[in-house]
Amino acid sequence: MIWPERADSWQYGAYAARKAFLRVIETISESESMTVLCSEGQYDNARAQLPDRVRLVVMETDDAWARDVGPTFVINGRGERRGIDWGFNAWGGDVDGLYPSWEKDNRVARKFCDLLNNDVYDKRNFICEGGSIHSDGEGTALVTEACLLSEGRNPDLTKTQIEQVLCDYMGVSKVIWLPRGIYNDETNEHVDNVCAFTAPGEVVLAWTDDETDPQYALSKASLDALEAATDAKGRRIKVHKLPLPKPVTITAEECDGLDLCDGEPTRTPGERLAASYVNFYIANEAVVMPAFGDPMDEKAQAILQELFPTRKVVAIAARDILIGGGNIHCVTQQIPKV
Ligand SMILES: NCCCCCC(N)=O
Repeated sequence: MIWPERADSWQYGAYAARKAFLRVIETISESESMTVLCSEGQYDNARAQLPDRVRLVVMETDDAWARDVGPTFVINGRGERRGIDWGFNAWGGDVDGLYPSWEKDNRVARKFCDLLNNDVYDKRNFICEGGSIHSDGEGTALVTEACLLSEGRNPDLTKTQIEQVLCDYMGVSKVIWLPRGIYNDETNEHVDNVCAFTAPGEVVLAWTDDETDPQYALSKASLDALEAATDAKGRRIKVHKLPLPKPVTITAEECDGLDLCDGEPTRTPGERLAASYVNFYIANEAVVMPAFGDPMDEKAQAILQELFPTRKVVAIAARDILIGGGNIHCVTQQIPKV
């Protein structure tokens, strides 16, 4: 994970965000070894707050989205771990990117692989974030058209060519394309916020029964795509609906705590944030899910606990991560053990 610091992502000096990050780190590091990256200026502060069991390394980044700027780890045919070093352009670059410069972020994957003494698969000529791809570990990838076909990613490639890159680098033979993600998700609707594998052939899909909610049409389109799909093993996809919280909107006070980005406010009061329980991290002995102080929190946790019977599902108050524009899956990155 990456220690949050960016003043136009994390309100009021990132203090509340750090508390949420710390709860995520404490939970995950109970069953996994963890590395946290931070700036030189935050080293003493982060070291003092992090559990001793967590490794802390100074590495300059533009923000704290380890899922998107870190390497996507794969195990190749020889059982060797490799990190895919995708191109990163702040979720859309000069078309609709979310910050004006991303050079530090674009070096994180390679630098982190150096730290692990891991070779990389260099694919920096293809823009892709880890939050925009999911894999079932058995040859099937899951993505959204809204993100991977967006103008700011790889406009010179066709859908077929994009799919081929995913097959070549992720080692998959089937890509399931969902049309859309979560309403107003500023990443161009990353798949990790709307749908995730809970097992090969099974997914959770963010869902609302409220047909007046703009999310309904988006989730229904993805449900239809999933019900028409088969995975790499020829299985039909079992879909578990994971209810969404009531719409989460940012307050004027929270907006006041954010710096401008390139002279512009990053949030406006009343803006709907892309809250979803699907944005969870699967650890060795836990599933770490976001909670929003919503009556639906408990039902979502119960659904995930039933789907992950061998892990403890831990809900962590995540509004302060959501204000940054993502959630727990977005700020984590698994490193398979070899
Ligand atoms: N403000 C930047 C938001 C980035 C969210 C990242 C993600 N994987 O959802």
